[in-house]
Amino acid sequence: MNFRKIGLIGVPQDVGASKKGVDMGPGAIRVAGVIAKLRKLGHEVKDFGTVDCYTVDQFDSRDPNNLGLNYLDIILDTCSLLKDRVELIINAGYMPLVLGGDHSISIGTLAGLKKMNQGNTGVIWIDAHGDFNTAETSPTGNIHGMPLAIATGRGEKSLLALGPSPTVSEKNCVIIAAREIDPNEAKLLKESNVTVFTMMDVMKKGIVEIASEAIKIASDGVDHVHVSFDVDSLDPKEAPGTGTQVPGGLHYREVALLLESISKCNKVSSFELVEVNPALDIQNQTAELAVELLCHAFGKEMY
Ligand SMILES: NC(=[NH2+])NCCC[C@H](N)C(=O)O
Ligand SMILES: [Mn+2]
Ligand SMILES: [Mn+2]
Repeated sequence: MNFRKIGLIGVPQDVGASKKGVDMGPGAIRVAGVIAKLRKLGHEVKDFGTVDCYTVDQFDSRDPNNLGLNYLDIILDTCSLLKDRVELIINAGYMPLVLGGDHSISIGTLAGLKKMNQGNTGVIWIDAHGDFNTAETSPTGNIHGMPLAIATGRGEKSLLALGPSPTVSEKNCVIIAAREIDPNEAKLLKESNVTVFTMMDVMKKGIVEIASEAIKIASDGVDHVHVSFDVDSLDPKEAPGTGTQVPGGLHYREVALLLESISKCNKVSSFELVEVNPALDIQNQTAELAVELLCHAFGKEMY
């Protein structure tokens, strides 16, 4: 991989998950040495700081005007700040590396990319979940279960308006490692042009084949590919520090291979790492693993 100018930004948002702890994610990832390790690989890394966020116990989640969309107003605020910061990072000539925080921050990241990429963007979404809910289909009302739906132009109008919408090219969206999709979310996904590779697909085809198909789908006919890596895609035995664990996930070596393959795709021009929750972790093991995997995404090889 070519050496990159990486613009790092922390987004300690927890309201999208309606659960405290994930706000400490960016700190834990920094403690795990993300900047030093990426620099050691030869990249220039500039720290663009931290986006101001509110936290769950400052507010009541249930706004009677916005049922089914917990903490909507707060998420709109933060995502709008993040969008501006992502634009600034790109304008300064850096590749955005966004550290969450819960996955709702992706709404802001993708809105920030849209201005530069004109929606000419494919997405590789590595996640146990589809994150394709709307207020109508979500069983929880938690907005971290909705960002990919928003990116493709589905759901709450005010979130779509951060865009403009859609922020990505739907047929270039691929989910990898899915294994817990809500019933009505599944209907929406099946009607869409998004490709879903479940854990069953990973077992049947193997990760080498999945990686190559996913990269082909995400990059075909677009100029940019965004990678959104939710650590709950990993098996909870290896990555216990996350709020919505689902058994039967990816192993370290599978994600390392996947991200190494992705690192060779020169259309990849933004990256997001989300849902590390240090309050649920064991001695920062999930953040450490996430940073190790991030290094594979940025050119680290095993030999
Ligand atoms: N980014 C995440 N961890 N999302 C989990 C979503 C869980 C569930 N599908 C929901 O919508 O509430
Ligand atoms: Mn997610
Ligand atoms: Mn998830």
